[in-house]
Parts: sequence; C-alpha cells; structure tokens
Amino acid sequence: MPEMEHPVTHEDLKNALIVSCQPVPDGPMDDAAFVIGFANAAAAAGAAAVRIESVAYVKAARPHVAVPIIGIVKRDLDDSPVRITPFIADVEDLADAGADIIAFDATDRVRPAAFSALVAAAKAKGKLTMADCSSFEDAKRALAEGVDFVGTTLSGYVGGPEPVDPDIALIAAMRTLTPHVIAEGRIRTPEQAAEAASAGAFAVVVGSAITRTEHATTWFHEAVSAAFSQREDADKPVLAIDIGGTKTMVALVQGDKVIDERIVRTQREEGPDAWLDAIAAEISGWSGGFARAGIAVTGFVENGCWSALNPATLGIPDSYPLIERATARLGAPAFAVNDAQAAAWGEHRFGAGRREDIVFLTISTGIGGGIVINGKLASGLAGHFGLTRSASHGAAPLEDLTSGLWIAQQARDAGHAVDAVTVFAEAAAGSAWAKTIVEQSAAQVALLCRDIKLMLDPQRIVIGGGIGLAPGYLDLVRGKIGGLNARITPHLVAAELGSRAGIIGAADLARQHR
Ligand SMILES: CC(=O)N[C@H](C=O)[C@@H](O)[C@H](O)[C@H](O)COP(=O)(O)O
Repeated sequence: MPEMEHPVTHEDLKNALIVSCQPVPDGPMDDAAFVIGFANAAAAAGAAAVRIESVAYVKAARPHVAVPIIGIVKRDLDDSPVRITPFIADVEDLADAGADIIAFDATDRVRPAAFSALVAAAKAKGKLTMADCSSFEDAKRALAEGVDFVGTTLSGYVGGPEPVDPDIALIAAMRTLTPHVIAEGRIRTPEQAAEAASAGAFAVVVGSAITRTEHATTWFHEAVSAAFSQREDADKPVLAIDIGGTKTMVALVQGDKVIDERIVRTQREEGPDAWLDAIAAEISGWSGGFARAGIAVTGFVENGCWSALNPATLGIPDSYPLIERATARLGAPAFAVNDAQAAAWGEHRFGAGRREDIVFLTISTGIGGGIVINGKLASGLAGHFGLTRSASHGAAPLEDLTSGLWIAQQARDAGHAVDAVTVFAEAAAGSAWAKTIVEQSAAQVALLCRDIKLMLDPQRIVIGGGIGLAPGYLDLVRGKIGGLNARITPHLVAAELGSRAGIIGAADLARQHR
C-alpha cells in the first residue's frame, strides 16, 4: 500500500482539510522525501487529502501516502499563460502516477489543449476532476463541462497585483453553482480556513502556510522586524502639539513626561498652513528628536481632515487636510484628534481615568469632552457635550448656559462687570448673587452627568477645565446630583493632568496609531 483501496468519491473530500505539498521550486525542501514527509505529517494531523505537483512527486509519494492525492503539473509555456496541467499528456501521466483527482487551469485564456479534452482525458482514466478557477465565470463554464470540483485556486493570479487575503466572496459565489467548491489560495491562518469553510466550501486547501517553509518564515520575519522597529519608535519621544484658539502648545513627550515645552501664538487670521509653519520653525532645534507627531485641535478631525464646529473659536477652512500637511511639514508621521478627546485619552491612560472607561468633561470657556469606551477613544464628533441641548431643555447649547462666558455674562446682567474667576471668588466669599450663578452652572452640569451615566455608563466622569476644577465646583455638582440610586449615580473625579492632558493624550495616541 498505500494505493487507495477504493476509487475516490466526492464524499472523500467532504468537509476536508487538504494540504498542498508543493515546496518552493529549487529551494532546499524541493525533494521527494520532503513532499512525502509533508503529506504524511498532514494526514497524521487530520488532513483528508493532499495536493502534489509533478508526475515525479505524485509517483514518489503514491506508495507512501494513504489519503487521496490531487495531482497537478506546472509548466511555464511560451505561448500560453496557462500553467496548471496544460496538456492532455499531463493529465494521463498524473493518472498513471497514482493521482486520484486531476486538477487543471480552468481560465478562459489561450491554452494548448481544450478544457473539454482535459476533462475527458481524466474521466477516461477513471479520475475525478478539479477546475482551478479565477472567477465565477470560470466555474460556470467548468461545471458545464462536467468537472467534479471547482476551486478558487487562480483568483488573483490572472493579472494585476496579487492580493494578500483569500477570495472568500468567490467561495460564496461559487457555492451558488455547486456544493463542490474547494477553497484554495492565500489561506494562511486557521481563522481564514474556518472562514472559507463557513462561506460554503466543500473542502479547504492550505499550502504555503504549512509546506512552504520559506514563505511562512518570511511572513514571521517581516512581522517581527516591523514590530521591533515600531518598538524602537515607541521608545522615542513624540512631538505633541495642541492648537488652540489663541495659543499653541508644542512639546516633546515621552510616556506621560513632558521633556520640553514651548508656547507659540496662534495667528488666528493666517490660517492652518501658517500655523504649521510657525510650529515647524519653533521646533527646528528638535529635529531628529521625535519619531512621530500627535496633534490635538479644537474642532473635529475626520479621515485626516480638520473642520471647525464653532468657527468663532478658530477659523479653520472646512476639511483642511491636516494629517497630510502636518506629516509633510513636520517630517514625521502625524496623527490628529480633537483636543478634548486627546485630553480624555490622556486622563484615561495616565491621569484620573485609571485606564477605566471614562467620559471626560472640560468645563472652561466652553464645554468639551471625550469618551473612552471599551478601552477605545470615540472619534469624530463624539464628546462634544457642550453643544448638546437636553440638559438645557433645548433653550441653547449647554455650554451657552454653563461655561465661563455664560458665568461672566450672568455677572454682568446682575450688575457686576467681572470675569468668571472673580465670580467664583465672590461665591467663595459668600456673595449671594455669585453663589446663585455658580450653582446654576453646576446644576446644568449635574443634569448632563446624570444623562451621561445613563447613556454611556462610564466608570468615571473626569472633570477638568478652569471652571470644572475651580475650588468647590465639583462638590456643588455632586450635591446637585444627590439622591439618586447608587447604581445610576455618576462617579465624578477631578482631572489630574491639567493643561497638559491634551498633549500627553495626543502623544500617546500618535504612538499607538500605525
Ligand atoms: C496560483 C498557483 O499557482 N497556485 C498553486 C496551485 O497549486 C500553488 O502554488 C498554491 O500553493 C496552492 O494553490 C495553495 O495556495 P497557498 O499556497 O496560497 O495556500
């Protein structure tokens, strides 16, 4: 033995793993002894069939291999792109060598022998047939010629760049034509093999990942090298930038440590190209000292482009290509994020968030925020709580009834032309008018925090910003929340990273973003 004891049928391949035992041509494993070894190792581990290339290897393996063999011959022809089993003689020789199933190219290309003749030759020898297809159309034609199996073998190999992933969609499409679909090509992981099976494959072929040692080694080598070089990058400082309405903070940040820090004025009228130029000029002495850049900005960032939500804060042209321009201008790959979202991430990683799911609220001139859920930062518009209207009962965006600007306005209306800081000082000193204003602001924030708890259920709500951290303010908010069932009471804590939360968060996000 082991010749096959009975003629192989479709059922022998049902729900099978098939291992293609084709060493890299002319490589150190390109030897009959290895092909036999691979085939027996595969069979011992549960493979129900093997695929072997060349008449010589099929002949060598047949006496030693007890599972069905799919045989192919590969040829590089001058006058045809067809490589897999192009000639009738190939079919016959494979059959005579002991292959149970003969596979051949089923593409619609110039070929030396008619497809129907190949099928007939295999059948004349009493063998099953497998059509190596590149498309749904190939499979349709092959089935019309009476093949037993259609494979996705040649998808991605008939022109254009070779894909990386298996063609799962083609498996599913071919399954609408026949149950006898063999998934083959670029299946590199057990997960992909399972996906192919779930998509409707009758059997799944895995080749290079198991039997082309050089290929599999290369994949690991590349992954490991990339990870090592990323790790070296990760140890380098990040250039962190926080572009605000009046000033821009630039810093070199390592972990949560700010190594160096500068402030540049944001020339509001000049626009983002000029702001980036000013930043680049300011940091020229740091060149080579950072591997990447993290940018926190007012407004929001989507698909690498920056837009204003409130142009009064800073006039950003709509969809300014910030990441592209910053990467070019700063000489390092850049990442950009809303400033309050960056601060939320900073607090989550290194501050009062304690690596828990948090909502961060910065209450100062306006109200900004960020959300970290399931360990991930929500991007886009997420966290712009100051613009919500539920807590203000629709009267105006919440920040217009809560923030520093509103507090100063209320004071003026009460006949006291002072800023928010003074209002807080007056409230602390016992002035009734000032207390009333601060309490109203705190009551709005309390409503917002109650809603946030019910909408997102964060473990903590971290409160920052000049107003949020003003002495006594957080306690006032807690007081206004009071009386709720413990499960739905939000847990409020004071932010810990202060004005550096944004740059620390942006730096960390840039480090993690590849
Ligand atoms: C396109 C072509 O010539 N495919 C050949 C067909 O036999 C083999 O080189 C592949 O190794 C085989 O299809 C298995 O695929 P993978 O090695 O990607 O698991």
